[in-house]
Amino acid sequence: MVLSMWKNLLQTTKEKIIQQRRMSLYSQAHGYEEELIKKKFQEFAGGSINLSKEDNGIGILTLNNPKLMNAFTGTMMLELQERVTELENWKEGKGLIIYGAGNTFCSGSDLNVVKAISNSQDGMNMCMFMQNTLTRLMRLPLISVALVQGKAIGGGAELTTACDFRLMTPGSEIRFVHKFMGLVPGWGGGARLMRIVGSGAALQLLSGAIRVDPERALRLGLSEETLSSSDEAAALEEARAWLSQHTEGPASVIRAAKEVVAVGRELPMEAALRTEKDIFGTLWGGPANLQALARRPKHK
Ligand SMILES: C[C@@H](C(=O)O)C(=O)SCCNC(=O)CCNC(=O)[C@H](O)C(C)(C)COP(=O)(O)OP(=O)(O)OC[C@H]1O[C@@H](n2cnc3c(N)ncnc32)[C@H](O)[C@@H]1OP(=O)(O)O
Repeated sequence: MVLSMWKNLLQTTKEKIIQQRRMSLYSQAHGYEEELIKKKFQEFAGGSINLSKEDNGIGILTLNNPKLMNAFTGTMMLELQERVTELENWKEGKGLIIYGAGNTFCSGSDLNVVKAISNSQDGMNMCMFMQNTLTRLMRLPLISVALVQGKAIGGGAELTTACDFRLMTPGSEIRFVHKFMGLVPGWGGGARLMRIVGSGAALQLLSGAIRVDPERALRLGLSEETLSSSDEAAALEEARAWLSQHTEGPASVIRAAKEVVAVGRELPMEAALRTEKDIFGTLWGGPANLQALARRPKHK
C-alpha cells in the first residue's frame, strides 16, 4: 500500500518534470500563430535535418543543406522541431552532437526565406517558432555538443548556444553577424550567449559582429576544446570521444545530471532547489543507486 503510493507519487513527479521541460515559451496568448508560420515554412523547401540514434545513447543531428552552407530553409525549421520532439521521446538517450554537412556548421536562416517573410507578423512568428524549438532543445535531458566546423553564422551561431558545449575545429569561426543585417539575435541566442560568456563579452560579440576563432572562443569560455582535425569524419569521431567521457553510466543518472543543471541555469534558486529535490527523488532507491550501494565502490 505504502509502496504503491510511493510509486504513484514518483510517477507524478516524473510527469511533472517532463511537462515542465517540454513547455513552449510562446502560445496564442502571446500572439503566436504557429499554424500560420508552419504553413509559410512549407513554401520554402530544401535541405533536411537528419537524426541518427546510436546504441551508446548518443544522437547525431545533421544540418544538411551544404549548397547553402547549411542555411535553414523553411522545411528545415519544421524538421528541427520534429527531431526535437523525437529526442524528447528517446528514453535511452544520453548525449547529442549537432554538426553540419560538408565541413561547415550553419550560415543561419536561408536569406531567401528571410526576404520573403520580411514583414513584422511573419518575422515575429518565425522568432517565436525558433525560440520555442531551441528552448526545448536546450532543455533536453541529453548532454549536447555543437561541433563547429567551418562557419557558424547568424542563426547558426545562435544554434550553438542552445547546446551545453561547443567544440571547434581548427580554422572554424562563430560569428553573430546580425548587426550587418540590421538585427539582433531572435532565436534566443543573445540571452543564451550572455549567460555563457557574461554581459561584457556578449555585448562586444554582438555590437562588433566579431569573428570568434577557436582561440578566442576558448578564452571566452564559449568553446570547451579545439579539436585536432578539420576533417568531417575525424572531427565527429573526436567529438564522440569527448562526449562519451560525460555520458558513460546509466541513462537515468546522466539524464538527471543534465536536468539538474538545466533547471539551475534557468530557474530562481528556490524553484531550482525544489526541482532538484524532485529529480533526486527519481533516483534515490532506484536500480542504479541500489546497485552502487551493493557494490560499495571506493572513489580513489
Ligand atoms: C538574422 C538571423 C535570423 O534569421 O535571425 C540569420 O540567420 S540571417 C542569415 C545570416 N547569415 C548570413 O547573412 C550569411 C550570408 N552568407 C555569407 O556571409 C557567406 O556565404 C558565408 C556563410 C560566410 C560563406 O562564404 P563562402 O565564401 O565560404 O561561401 P559562399 O558565399 O560562396 O556560399 C556558398 C553558397 O551558399 C549561399 N549561402 C550562404 N549562406 C546563405 C544563407 N544564409 N542564405 C542563403 N544562401 C546562403 C551563398 O550565397 C552561396 O551561393 P551562391 O554561390 O549561389 O551565391
